[in-house]
Amino acid sequence: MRINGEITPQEEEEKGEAKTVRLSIQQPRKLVVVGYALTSKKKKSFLQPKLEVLARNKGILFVAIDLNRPLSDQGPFDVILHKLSGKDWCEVIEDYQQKHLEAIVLDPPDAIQHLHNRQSMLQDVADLDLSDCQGKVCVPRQMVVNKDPSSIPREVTKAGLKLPLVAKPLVVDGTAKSHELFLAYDEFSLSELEPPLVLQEFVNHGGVLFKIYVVGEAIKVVRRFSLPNISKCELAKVAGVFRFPRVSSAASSADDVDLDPSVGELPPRPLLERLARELRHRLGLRLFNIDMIREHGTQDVFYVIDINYFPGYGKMPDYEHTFTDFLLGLVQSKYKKRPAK
Ligand SMILES: Nc1ncnc2c1ncn2[C@@H]1O[C@H](COP(=O)(O)OP(=O)(O)OP(=O)(O)O)[C@@H](O)[C@H]1O
Ligand SMILES: O=P(O)(O)O[C@H]1[C@H](OP(=O)(O)O)[C@@H](OP(=O)(O)O)[C@@H](O)[C@@H](O)[C@@H]1OP(=O)(O)O
Ligand SMILES: [Mg+2]
Ligand SMILES: [Mg+2]
Repeated sequence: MRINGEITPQEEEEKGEAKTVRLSIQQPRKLVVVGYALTSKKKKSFLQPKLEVLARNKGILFVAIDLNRPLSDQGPFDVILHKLSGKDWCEVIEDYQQKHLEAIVLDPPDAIQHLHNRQSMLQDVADLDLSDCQGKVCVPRQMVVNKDPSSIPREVTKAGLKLPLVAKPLVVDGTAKSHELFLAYDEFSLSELEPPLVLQEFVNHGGVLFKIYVVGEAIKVVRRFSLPNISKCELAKVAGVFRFPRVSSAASSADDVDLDPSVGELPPRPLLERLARELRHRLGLRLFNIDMIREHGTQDVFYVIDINYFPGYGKMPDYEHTFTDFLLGLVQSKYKKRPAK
């Protein structure tokens, strides 16, 4: 049987052309409409042409949500992707979800909120027991300082925290200030800093960090350079608090570098799978990344030091395929769950 537009090999030869034109007959597909509400920075890094083109070919359409118009007047959306903060926005999203039960909101604002605080973000990791997964996952010991910086030296001693410490703003709200971190070599200098803060024990890890990107059930790991080890000798000689820049940004990729295997070897896959699965369920989130380091001198003791909602996926290898497959999978599983009429 000849399908419209198909050319037989014989005809092709006759025409002297090597190109084959095949038009397959496809069922008309329903478009998956994904509404997005992202900052312009995020839109630029995430919604790259390679993602939009592949998505369009797979029947996914990204539509910008107009924040100046009621959300219910827009759409309908199959999926809503968002990374905007503020109480008003949370209410808009929650209200939309209540009125459109069929829409998939990535992710629920109250679950995202959990990652906006550096203490609550690590709580679920601390509760995990992954001892049967070829490794151990811990969180560094830390304490919160809410006010009165003058009490810090006493509180640090009381809590038994070991120096050096990393001082991080307690709240992560997407501002540059919430990523301003300090390394403290002595507890007295910490009084110079502005609470609310988290003081976290620094863990030597050989200067390499693993960034684990989670997109639903998919996981991708990349290596980034990080802070070098701090020796006891250095600690004894140095005093003060020092601000350090964003050491493990995308520009610090360590993926194509010859690393000492004891430092650069990726964490075991079963451990990552379990960690990601547990956190997906416990956090109630599908889009996040985990910053993990290996304690220096060990093979299988890992620390989670940070979890970020909707991170820079544009830097994840092959993200356009992973993300479009994820979106299609979400919509398909929603239809599967629906009772047949
Ligand atoms: N406890 C720790 N021990 C050793 N190094 C640490 C520790 N905490 C942070 N770091 C280093 O500092 C960097 C920044 O810390 P962290 O990831 O917590 O900050 P952030 O501002 O949330 O970063 P991100 O840009 O990933 O959101 C880490 O990537 C790592 O290199
Ligand atoms: O700016 P990038 O693309 O690098 O993405 C970063 C992202 O910024 P963006 O959401 O404004 O894009 C950050 O979010 P906020 O905490 O500041 O909200 C945080 O998630 C970082 O961890 C991401 O870097 P990554 O961990 O992926 O390297
Ligand atoms: Mg981080
Ligand atoms: Mg972070």
